[in-house]
Amino acid sequence: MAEQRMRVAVLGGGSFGTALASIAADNGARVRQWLRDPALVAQINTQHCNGRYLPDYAINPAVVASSDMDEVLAGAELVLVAIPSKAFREVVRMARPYLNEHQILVSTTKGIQQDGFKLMSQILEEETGFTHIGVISGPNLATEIAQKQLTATVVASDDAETRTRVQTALGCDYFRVYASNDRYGVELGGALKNIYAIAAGMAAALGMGENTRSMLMTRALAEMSRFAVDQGANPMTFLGLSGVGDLIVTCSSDLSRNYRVGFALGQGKSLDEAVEALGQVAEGVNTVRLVRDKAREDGVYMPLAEGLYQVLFEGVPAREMARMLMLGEQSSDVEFILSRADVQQAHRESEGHDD
Ligand SMILES: NC(=O)c1ccc[n+]([C@@H]2O[C@H](COP(=O)([O-])OP(=O)(O)OC[C@H]3O[C@@H](n4cnc5c(N)ncnc54)[C@H](O)[C@@H]3O)[C@@H](O)[C@H]2O)c1
Ligand SMILES: O=P(O)(O)OC[C@H](O)CO
Repeated sequence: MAEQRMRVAVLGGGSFGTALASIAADNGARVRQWLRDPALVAQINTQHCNGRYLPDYAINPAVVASSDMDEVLAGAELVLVAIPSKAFREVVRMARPYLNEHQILVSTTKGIQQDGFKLMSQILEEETGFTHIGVISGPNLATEIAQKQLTATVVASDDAETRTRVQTALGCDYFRVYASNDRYGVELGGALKNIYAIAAGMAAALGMGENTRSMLMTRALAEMSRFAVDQGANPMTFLGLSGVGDLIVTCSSDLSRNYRVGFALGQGKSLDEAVEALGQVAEGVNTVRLVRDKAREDGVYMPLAEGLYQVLFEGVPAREMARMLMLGEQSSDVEFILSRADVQQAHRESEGHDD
């Protein structure tokens, strides 16, 4: 008997939703993609192209787009939600009447909801109460996936069926899917790295070099890990694709929207101008605000997030902020080996001896 094709629904008509829909179709799945814009629906169905978000990409012709949520979700076994964080809950609520508990729901969105500091898979859980919930996250620039550049991602869920089904649906010769059971850590890494990508873009525009980028990325990882520990997550997850992997790509490539926003800011554009020129979502702008507030609330030391916040929202010049960060407290390299507190204590003692 012929193997049954997996039925996949993708919610979202942006670059990542479009790339994922096409991967699943390349893999032989029956794919339906939901998006709001009827003109884009028609373009995907007739020209197999998403001219607004991925103009040079030939979408697998088996992908069928629609603005009818019922039609898209009917019979779907796997639902991938690729909607920016600001609209994520609203779209999940629209979808809710057409969802059932047997379906696997996966967030692909790297952002945080302001209200309650919720990650997107927590919203999926809250809105549905289902058990097959997961996330995918990793170094996944949609434009490179569209070029079929060899790429890897992570599916994270504490539900083995969710992990296995996503690996089967999306794993192919140009897209490799690794599994994790640390859903929170994987999702947190994807959201946090956007902050540092903005800083990296800004540093590049200011003419800072590779030493600077390397310092920024490594200290970003230290800061992300500190925050993860505070949130009760496992910092070891950040050693994987969804942590250090995504940090590397997003801090190094001008295909990253967050990096591009930072670059535009470094060139002297205002935040509004930079975001408007981008015309797509750069989740880091919102995330830096939320993470900085949360870090202050919880007393977590996050000088890079704090510094970027002040540059973005309080008008502190980026060069001045870089100087202040360089002259900040003497600290430890790997805090899991030598703690910050120990370094500070040693400085206090040394100052005491000098008296
Ligand atoms: N693009 C990438 O390279 C990439 C890679 C990995 C993860 N992601 C994540 O995927 C998420 C989605 O990003 P994207 O790149 O596809 O975004 P995008 O900016 O390319 O497109 C966003 C899509 O969401 C739709 N949308 C926005 N508000 C909506 C609403 N209220 N109702 C319905 N649709 C709405 C837009 O119309 C558009 O189709 C982001 O959070 C991003 O972090 C993106
Ligand atoms: O374009 P960005 O900055 O949203 O980054 C896209 C992906 O998250 C890279 O993994």
